[in-house]
Amino acid sequence: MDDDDSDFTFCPVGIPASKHQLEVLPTKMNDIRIIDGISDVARDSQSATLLWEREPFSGVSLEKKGTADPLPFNESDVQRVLFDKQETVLEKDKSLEKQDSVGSLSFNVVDLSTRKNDLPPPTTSIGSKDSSKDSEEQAAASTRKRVVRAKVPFEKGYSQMDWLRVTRTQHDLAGLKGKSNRRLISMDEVKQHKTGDSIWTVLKGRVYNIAPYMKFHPGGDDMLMKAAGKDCTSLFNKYHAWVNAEFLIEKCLVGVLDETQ
Ligand code: HEM
Repeated sequence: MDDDDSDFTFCPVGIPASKHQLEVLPTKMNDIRIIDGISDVARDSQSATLLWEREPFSGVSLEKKGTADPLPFNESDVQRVLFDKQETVLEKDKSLEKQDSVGSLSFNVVDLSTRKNDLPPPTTSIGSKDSSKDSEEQAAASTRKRVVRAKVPFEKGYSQMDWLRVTRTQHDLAGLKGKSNRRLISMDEVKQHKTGDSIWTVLKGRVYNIAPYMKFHPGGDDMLMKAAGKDCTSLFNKYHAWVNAEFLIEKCLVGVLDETQ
């Protein structure tokens, strides 16, 4: 059974572990950092999500699965692995990047050996000898359109911690005025609450008054206003399905959507 390669259940997985690799892995692990490939990661520290990093950077060793051949780049120069970043890596990066795949996982390996700064702003020199080419690239980088909208810097007093304090200290954020927050509410009624201190939205079958949360929303009040008087579940999931809204705005609960109407 162990020799049957066609049986995926018993396929060996993980890094091929030659003795040499096992010895170097702990030190090489210190030199890898992984960032997400969704936004303009290479240049935009605000929208970049650093998934994993170890300092200091000095090199990384990777081998292709199932072979003993190292990837075709200088081991000591590789500092960062970007997953699925083809469309957002800058031209400069592209000249430095190598692509490869391990099983179904494809990745780019970017040689950042000439850079001193991590996630530098677009104007930062990245060490090319050709300075005119550099400035062209910098101009291109500064006009590059952002793919994903970043979090809006919050005003003083409007962080998520401030919001949690508000939810603990202020009563009747939902504006219930004595009504139960378990009552059934029709979509027609939701549509009538779009302004002032009564802005209702439906999220996952529940009706919330999001007016008090407006200025605290990290995506901006303009984005949250798109939810006014509507079912915002799909918009919500589009931007941040991972956010625990049930917890964050539980004190804003007005009722339950009556889906029979
Ligand atoms: C209705 C309840 C909502 C709550 C409680 C909520 C909460 C949040 C939170 C906590 C973040 C920060 C996420 C993070 O740090 O990872 C965020 C960001 C954001 N939200 Fe919302 N949000 C809501 C609705 C919406 C809606 C309806 C939209 C779009 C129309 C939206 C668009 C965004 C955007 C664009 C960001 C910034 C990008 C990001 O962090 O991914 N949000 N929101």
